[in-house]
Amino acid sequence: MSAVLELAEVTVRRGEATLLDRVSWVVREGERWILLGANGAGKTTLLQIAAAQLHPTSGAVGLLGELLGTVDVFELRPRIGVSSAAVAERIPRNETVRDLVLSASYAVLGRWREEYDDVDHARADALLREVGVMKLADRTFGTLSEGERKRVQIARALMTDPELLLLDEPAAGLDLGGREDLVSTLSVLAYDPSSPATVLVSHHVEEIPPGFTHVIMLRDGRVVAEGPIDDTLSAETLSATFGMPLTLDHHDDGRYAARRKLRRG
Ligand SMILES: Nc1ncnc2c1ncn2[C@@H]1O[C@H](COP(=O)(O)OP(=O)(O)OP(=O)(O)O)[C@@H](O)[C@H]1O
Repeated sequence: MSAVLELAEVTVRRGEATLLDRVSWVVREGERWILLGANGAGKTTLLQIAAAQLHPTSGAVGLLGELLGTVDVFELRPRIGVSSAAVAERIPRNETVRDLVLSASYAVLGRWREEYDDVDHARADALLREVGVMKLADRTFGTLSEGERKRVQIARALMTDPELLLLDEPAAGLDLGGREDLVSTLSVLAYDPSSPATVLVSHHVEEIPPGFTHVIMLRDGRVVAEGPIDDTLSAETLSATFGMPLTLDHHDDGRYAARRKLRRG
């Protein structure tokens, strides 16, 4: 499988602060990655690099077969689907859900289109169905619950048929039911072979959808561990990532759970 994203010794500095420290990472077609780390570990910074929104201070970034810095990022960005709080803030509250998903393709084409083709409508409806919000198609974005908004954002990010899908904390702010529903939806996407290579940022192993294949774990801008999830995610690597002794359970249904290790005696 060819590489969709390739970082070699990527460092990002802002003044005295080192946000990312010599990060090397390869994401290939068909892979579904979890990017795990505590608050301030550098996850959003790493995702911004993957989205061609940030250039590293040093190191090299290969993205969709191009070398960042030698290519027009405005040509690269439409090939990357992003769902994040920053993107959500720019979504107009008074637009209908169907129009929001449809207009993702319009924004990418960068030209005025008052009419969409039947194929665009069919794709938007298929995506709304896939993420479980077809019944909300005629509602305005502003009237949706937080969980419903997250699903619509994912459908919108997928509308342009991206080669890389980046999801920054999609479960943040959801209640238990909302989180569980979203994890199921992301698991369906993960198992769908037509889904793009995906990177999902999270603080919580409980949010890892079954079907995700790889994990990269960050602490203070450095990679603690990275690789296939079954070989990489362990109580040891998780404890090192979050800086406290943790236990990790891997359940039969593919879900994970972690908690602080209690001292005995
Ligand atoms: N312009 C800047 N100057 C100095 N430090 C910065 C700057 N931007 C971000 N940082 C710091 O870099 C670190 C990494 O930030 P980043 O947003 O990537 O972390 P994160 O893992 O996404 O955190 P969270 O889980 O809280 O969203 C943080 O400590 C942040 O305060």
